[in-house]
Order: sequence, then structure tokens, then C-alpha cells
Amino acid sequence: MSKVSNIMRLALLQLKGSKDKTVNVQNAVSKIEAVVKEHQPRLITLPECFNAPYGTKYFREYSETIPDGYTSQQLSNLAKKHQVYIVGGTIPELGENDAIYNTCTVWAPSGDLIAKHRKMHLFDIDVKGGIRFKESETLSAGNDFTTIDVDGHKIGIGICYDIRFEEMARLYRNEGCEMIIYPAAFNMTTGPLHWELLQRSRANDNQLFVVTTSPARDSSAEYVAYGHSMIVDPWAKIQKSAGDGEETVVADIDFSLVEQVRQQIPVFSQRRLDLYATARHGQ
Ligand SMILES: NC(=O)CC(=O)C(=O)O
Repeated sequence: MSKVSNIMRLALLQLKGSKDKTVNVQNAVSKIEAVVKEHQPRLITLPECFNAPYGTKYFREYSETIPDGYTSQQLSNLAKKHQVYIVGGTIPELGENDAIYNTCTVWAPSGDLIAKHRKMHLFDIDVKGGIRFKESETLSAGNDFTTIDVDGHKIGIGICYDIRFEEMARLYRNEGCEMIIYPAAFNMTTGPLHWELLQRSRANDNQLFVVTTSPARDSSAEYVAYGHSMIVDPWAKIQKSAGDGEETVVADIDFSLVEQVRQQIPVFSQRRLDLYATARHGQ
């Protein structure tokens, strides 16, 4: 598809979560209605696990089939009603063979589901004195890369821990992506250290926009999300960032920056692929 415009208005909804799925989804609905009314964004993003508490013991109980489940239907209706793209954060998905996935759905202005990304890299870590989390206790990993086209701009989708894997971002860049969107929920151990660093690294390495949308921080929750939803531009500059509470971030993305950076610092045509392929050190 040819590019309709180089400017795209984005809205990132950093939402409060709770144990009540209907409350969580209706909160997303009302925040979407509000931002559409006030700012008319073209694309709206939601946080990781926005309809459920983020925890392995909750994923099955809150899981839904896609696209006929309750949450999917709400997002589909809103996308159609307001003629917007919605990158619907993530929800626990009940998939084939009873498997559960951490899944991002993407809705077009027609109300159609145009993509479904299942988290590829499961969040299994054990940081002594910090945080232990093992998504693989209850989740299965997705096996597919996901890109979407919005008005001629190719956008890659990843989920939270996926951002730590440079290979995935590189693959999206090689496929022509100008932006990667990661619904994400970093925590109070890894967030302060790595959240901004990883986003600026992926943006800098691949000369594209990186967008993350986190749940708002709730210090009384079992899993405390870091917040700070963010847009990083292809120069690796933070264009906009939220605080840690419930907040909506609106920004106009100028996709011409992508070409500007790639022309001025042409690292992709300067790579020594001839040498890397035969290098003896590491993988
Ligand atoms: N929650 C995640 O998937 C990832 C995360 O918090 C981290 O990488 O740190």
C-alpha cells in the first residue's frame, strides 16, 4: 500500500488494572472513547495483559478465544465505530489444544482482526532478591512474527520480553518496518534498569520508532508494573513518555525521520556481512 501521509497520530493508553475483567475492559472502552473524542488518533495502543491480573495463576481463568471472546468483540466494535486501528495490548488467549497464549490482537477500522501476535519469548527469569516469574508454567510460546500495514507504514508487533531479543527487531527492520509496537509490563526490578535502555537500543540499532504501552503502576498488586509507556524515535530520542499512573499519551509520529536517519547514518549498507558470516567467535 502506498503511504497516505508521513504523519500518524498515536494514542497510548496506560491503564489501571484490577481483578475484575469487565471493569478492566470497560475502563479501556471509556478511555478509547475519550481519546477519540478529544484527539482523533489514527492508532491506539493498550497495555500488556490489560483485561486480567498479570500472573501465571490467572492466565487460564481469564483466557478467552479470539476473535469471538468478550474482549475481542469490544475492541472490534470500537475500532469500527471510531474508524481507528487498535493494537489491543495483550490478553490471555485460549488457543487450540487447550493451550494458553499471551496474545496481542490488532483491529482495523473495518472492525476486522488483521493480526494476532502470540508472545514468542516467554518471560522466565529468576533475579535473586528481585523477581522470579515463569510464564512457561502456564503459557505456550507463539511461533510467528507479525507485521501490519497502517496507511502504507509497516509496523512490527512484539510483546514485552520480546523486546530483549535484538534478532526479532532486526528481522522486522529487514522486512521494512518503520516502527515496532510492544505492549509490555516491565516490573520494579527490571524497569528502572532496562525499560528505557532496551527501547532506545532497539530504536537505535534498527533506525525505527519503538512504542511501548504499559499498565499503570499499582503498588498493591502482586505484580507491580513499571509504567512509563514511551515513544522513542529513530534517532533513539524519547519523543514522549508517561509517568507511572493512569495516563494517556498522544503524539504525532513523523515517519520521514526513519528515512532521514537511515540516509544520514547508513549502517545497514555498511555492515560487513561477508565477515560476520564466517566469524569464529560466538553465534
Ligand atoms: N514482563 C515481561 O515480559 C518482561 C519483563 O518484565 C522484563 O523483560 O524485564
